Amino acid sequence: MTARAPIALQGVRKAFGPLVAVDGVDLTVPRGELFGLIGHNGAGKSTLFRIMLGLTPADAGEVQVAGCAVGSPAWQAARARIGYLPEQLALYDNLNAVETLTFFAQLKRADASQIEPLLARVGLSAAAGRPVRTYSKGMRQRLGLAQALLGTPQVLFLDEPTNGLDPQAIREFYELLDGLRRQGVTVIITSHILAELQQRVDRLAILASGRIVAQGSVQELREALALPLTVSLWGEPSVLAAAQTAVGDCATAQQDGAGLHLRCERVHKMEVLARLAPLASQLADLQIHEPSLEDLYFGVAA
Ligand SMILES: Nc1ncnc2c1ncn2[C@@H]1O[C@H](COP(=O)(O)OP(=O)(O)OP(=O)(O)O)[C@@H](O)[C@H]1O
Repeated sequence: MTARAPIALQGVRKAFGPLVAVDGVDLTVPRGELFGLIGHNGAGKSTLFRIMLGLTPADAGEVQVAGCAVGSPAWQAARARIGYLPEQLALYDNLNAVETLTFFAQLKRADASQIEPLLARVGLSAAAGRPVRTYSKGMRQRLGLAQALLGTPQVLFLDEPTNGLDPQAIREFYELLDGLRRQGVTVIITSHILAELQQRVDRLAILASGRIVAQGSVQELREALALPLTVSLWGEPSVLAAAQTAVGDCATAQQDGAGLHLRCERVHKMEVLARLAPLASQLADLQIHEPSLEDLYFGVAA
């Protein structure tokens, strides 16, 4: 276990009666990483979050967050270095953004002078005086993020933070996270929107029935799981026929109205491309479809 990593878990277990919700989890997340945690409903994600936040005690294992063992005498002070955006943050509709953050700053014993810069950072300065009930879903989430950033945390836990946000708001949300990562903040995020995480996380873990069944970058998981990929070609029927003959038994071919789709094992990828190379100038287009995070997820967690 890397003692200095902002998040370091070893052998973490939690049962509720006969149900083992978290079953021997080892996890290390280095400083400045955006780490995704995905898994089916009931996989244990929220329980693991609650354990890392010190809200639910683990039955066994070691849990270190922000340089401190969770639940140790120093833990209370370490909590100030941690930010948390729960899936459903309760906001008081009649308070405006400044009043909301003032309230949370008091709870967190954070400096109130942070409030205005934080509102500017999440793009809410202009709306800061309006009651929260007039806010859109995206504005509420940005206020939630500002709340999580009070106290300048080193580690940020975000539980489905982009749920219900439109594409523009999602993009802005991740731009904000990028800025935080560049400052060394470690972010751990859960989401059921796998396409969104695929493009953004540095690494991720797939949790199934309380166990981590795969862990790494999307590319590492692709290589480890060795799922087939697809090379799609478009061109004249005679050229597509020649392509199918050229790849031979390196790939299985499927033709639709628009093109030819060659499914091949990862180890055959370069061989397939080499065999297609002589036809390159005659093809209208070629695309390589790597397994998506969703494919990887179903490859290990289904
Ligand atoms: N306080 C509790 N008492 C009893 N069982 C619980 C408790 N909290 C969680 N569980 C059970 O532990 C398992 C893991 O739940 P958890 O909420 O951690 O899953 P999750 O991955 O966050 O699911 P979701 O994606 O639906 O939010 C589930 O079977 C759940 O019913």
